[in-house]
Amino acid sequence: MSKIRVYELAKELGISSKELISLLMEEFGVEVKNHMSVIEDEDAELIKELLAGSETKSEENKSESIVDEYEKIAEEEVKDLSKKKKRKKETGDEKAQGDESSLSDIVEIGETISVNELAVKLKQPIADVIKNLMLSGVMAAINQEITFEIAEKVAEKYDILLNKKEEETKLEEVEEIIEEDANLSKRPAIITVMGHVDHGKTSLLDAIRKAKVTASEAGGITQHIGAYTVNVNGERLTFLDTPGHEAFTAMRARGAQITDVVVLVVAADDGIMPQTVEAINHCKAANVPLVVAINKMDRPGANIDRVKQELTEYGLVAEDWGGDTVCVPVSAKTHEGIDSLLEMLILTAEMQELKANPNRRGQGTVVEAQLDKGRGAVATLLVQNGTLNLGDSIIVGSTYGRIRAMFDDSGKKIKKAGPSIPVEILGLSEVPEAGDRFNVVKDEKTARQMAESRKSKLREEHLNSAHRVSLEDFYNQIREGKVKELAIIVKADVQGSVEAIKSSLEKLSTDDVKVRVIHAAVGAITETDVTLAAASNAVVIGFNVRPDNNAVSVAEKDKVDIKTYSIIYEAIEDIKSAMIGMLEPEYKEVIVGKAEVRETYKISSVGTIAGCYILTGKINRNNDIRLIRDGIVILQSKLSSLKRFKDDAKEVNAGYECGLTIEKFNDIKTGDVIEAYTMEAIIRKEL
Ligand SMILES: Nc1nc2c(ncn2[C@@H]2O[C@H](COP(=O)(O)OP(=O)(O)OP(=O)(O)O)[C@@H](O)[C@H]2O)c(=O)[nH]1
Repeated sequence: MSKIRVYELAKELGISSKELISLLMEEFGVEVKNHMSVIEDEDAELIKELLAGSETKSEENKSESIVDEYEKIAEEEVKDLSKKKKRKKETGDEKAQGDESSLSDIVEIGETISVNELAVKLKQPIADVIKNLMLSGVMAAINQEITFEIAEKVAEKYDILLNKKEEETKLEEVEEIIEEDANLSKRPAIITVMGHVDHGKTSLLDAIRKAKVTASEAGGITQHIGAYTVNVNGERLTFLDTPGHEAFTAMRARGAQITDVVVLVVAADDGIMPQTVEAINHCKAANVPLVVAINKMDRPGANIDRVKQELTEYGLVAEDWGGDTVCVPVSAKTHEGIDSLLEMLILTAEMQELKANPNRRGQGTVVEAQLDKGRGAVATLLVQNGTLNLGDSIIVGSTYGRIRAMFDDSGKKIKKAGPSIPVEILGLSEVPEAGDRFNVVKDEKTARQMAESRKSKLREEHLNSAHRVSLEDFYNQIREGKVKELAIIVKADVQGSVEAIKSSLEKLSTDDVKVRVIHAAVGAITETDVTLAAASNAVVIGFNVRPDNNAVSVAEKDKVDIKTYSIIYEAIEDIKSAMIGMLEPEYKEVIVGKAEVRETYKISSVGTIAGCYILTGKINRNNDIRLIRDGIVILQSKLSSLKRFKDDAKEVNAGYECGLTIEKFNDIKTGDVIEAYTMEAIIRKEL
């Protein structure tokens, strides 16, 4: 998990480090000592959301419309001009006075400064500074932080030179990291069981539970939740009860990687089968270590060596054959080898030094959730960090609630749960989705506000759709430094083609870009392939095979690029072209929104500002636009600014007012329609 320092985040948010520290401590119970303390990315994201949420709220409450705002600027400007004229008359030569002071005035500030502080430092009236900011296109409130570069421009107007102060020393960093470690303590490993159908995943999970849980629990397990914890010689292991790599990868595609170790079940009498290979590749793509359980050892046809031999074909060499893959022969039926398997899992987990901080507010992931007639939304949560307490207010994905009741894996009521412990909770307002993250926050009100703002963000994101890698834009992504590797999933009609395509594609790797086939198999392109592609940012290539219906709909939803070919050469050529940026995409135009110009304002330093109302869809600051007057396209261009009230907006939705200006164009008239559009690449190759 990546980290950020308090002062860095504070700067990003435009608040002081002190304010941020109190927010962190009060809202999230995150212990931070000073501005140099490091915080987890996830906490940073939550704080950002919290602040964004309150901003949206306050924006909604503002009564002044965008038009009022622009009117004010225009008025100010007129006043300013007449004042200047008056002053000029009075002083005769203003300019000379300015020159006198210019050389002596050098002021030192940091990377950012609030408008208020800047005014003090520049010894200028605050209103004047704000006005100057506005005239240079920056709408900032008194307490808002502005960057050094913006401050520099304003200072120039007063003939004052700004100097950037050096940032804090680095000495404290090392100490802080050691401090952080002190808060961490060992946590149980979280384990997922995978394997081919009928190789015994469910039986193995049952055998482990019976061997280790039932003994201590009178009456056995009454309550079944999506995960359970077992005790092995004083150490604990948590098993996720949804076997199979599909669920594992579906969670990963949603950004939730909760598994520390995978148990790969292979039936000793059947060997490696297609889904075993899928499971191996899904583990590799997720970079999770695996332990092989060679199951059904009680069966007459059991053959350990054959399984080990077959594993080597997938880069897994058993320890006793000189490799580092742990293989344990077991029988879920007779319980033979179950103890050794658990010991091996403990050892594998130890190698990873899994740690968490139990003394902070709980956070983790939803394992499963459903609506229960009598009890409402019921969710199985896996605590990954901190401690979850009865009565805690939590935000879960875009839903929220207060924990009314909490149960452990055997259905017993509990009051708290620490890291790696699965619990079932009641009290959520809606049913969350498996893979959703949860976080404990200060109170229910905060949780509700955050959930609301997440919901509207989700809606927006859904419209925008996350951008995944596609062959068409792969070259751009390489150029922008976003990717260094092209991950590919290959599906073909016969094994010969699978091998041929895989090796030809991998040979295309260069020093700059690696082509990596993360999964290759015979058969149609399935939903599982698409989910793996989504989770691993890969493209899917089909040769003489097609995606099934589920795969098509999931690919559309998750924006996964599927290409199908009937000539191997064409597939290779396409990838080659993608790598050197030669693949010309075919585009289609998509209208994203329409706005009507209701008022226009001319401001000499800005140009014509159009006060608009969004009729349909939405308008994004970066969209291409065209101006339509009486049904005739007058102009194709881009926006040079888009504002909601006084703030720059990235996007404005239907039903809202906005102010905008068009690049190098001022002849905007009331009644004009502005149409925003994007060019979307369309799937280029079909069979
Ligand atoms: N003899 C023997 N049979 C086993 C063993 N483990 C599982 N089986 C049997 O194998 C069959 C499949 O076992 P499951 O546990 O349902 O397999 P699974 O991998 O969970 O199957 P799916 O959930 O359908 O993917 C069942 O009939 C089990 O009784 C074992 O160790 N020995």
